[in-house]
Amino acid sequence: MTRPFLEVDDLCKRYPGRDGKPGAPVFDKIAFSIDKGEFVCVIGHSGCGKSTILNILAGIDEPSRGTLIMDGREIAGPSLDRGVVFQAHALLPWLTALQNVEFGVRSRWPGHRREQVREHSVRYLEMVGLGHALDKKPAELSGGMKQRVGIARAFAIQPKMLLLDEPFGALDALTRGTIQDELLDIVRATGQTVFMITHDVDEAILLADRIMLMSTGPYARIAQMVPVDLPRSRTRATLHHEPGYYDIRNHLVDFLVDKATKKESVAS
Ligand SMILES: Nc1ncnc2c1ncn2[C@@H]1O[C@H](COP(=O)(O)OP(=O)(O)OP(=O)(O)O)[C@@H](O)[C@H]1O
Repeated sequence: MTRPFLEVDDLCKRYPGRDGKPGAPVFDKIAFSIDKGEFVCVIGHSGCGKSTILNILAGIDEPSRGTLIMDGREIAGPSLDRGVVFQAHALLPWLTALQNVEFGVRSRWPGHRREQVREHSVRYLEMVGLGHALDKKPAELSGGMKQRVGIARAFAIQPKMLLLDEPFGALDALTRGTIQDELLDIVRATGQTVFMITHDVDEAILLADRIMLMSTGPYARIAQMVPVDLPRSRTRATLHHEPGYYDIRNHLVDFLVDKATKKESVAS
């Protein structure tokens, strides 16, 4: 039997309490797997530990207990195998859009010639519609454009897994929709494996193959894994016409307004 691409088992995180002793676990007994090429979204109330799980997957935080295996190897520290995009862009302000992407590409392939690095970086910036803004610095870009540069940089290093922490959270609805479409196009074209946090149920239904619902913390758990069995060809424009869309949407909203906070309803 082939093993899943990502396997997370028995994950627990405690932060120190006020007295310096370990506090109650934010989440406990978190176990899930992701197949190669799968898009998984995680939804749960504020504070249940979504970002902490993503940071542990990124290798920039450590679990208090548990194992994480990606592509047969234990996750231990950050790696260019995992590309991360946060809600607030993390671009280097003194570099242009192109130089920000080139920076990542050079780290990934130190042996590449200058021209190769440039061509590769330009291609990814063009994919997110920024071919015209290569030489602009972050301060000259809108919020949506900055997030696009971050997405281009993450995709350009061709990571084995992409980790997205509410990447569109700070954007207006129109820009958000456009970038969702761009992300969907690139993910479909590249078969990228993605783990993404969102608070937006429609965004999750549009993008995800499965949606991981978390109960509230402390002691947050994975309450349900909801498969999104709608055609992968779905788009923002067609989503609400898909049979089954409202069933999934109602299920997610009911969970968030009710079950997420009820410990006894949470499956182990
Ligand atoms: N460095 C830290 N030290 C102590 N507690 C922390 C630390 N980082 C996070 N926490 C706590 O862990 C819990 C989970 O935080 P986390 O940011 O992972 O939640 P989240 O589900 O991503 O929330 P949100 O949806 O609001 O972003 C919160 O109660 C938070 O206060």
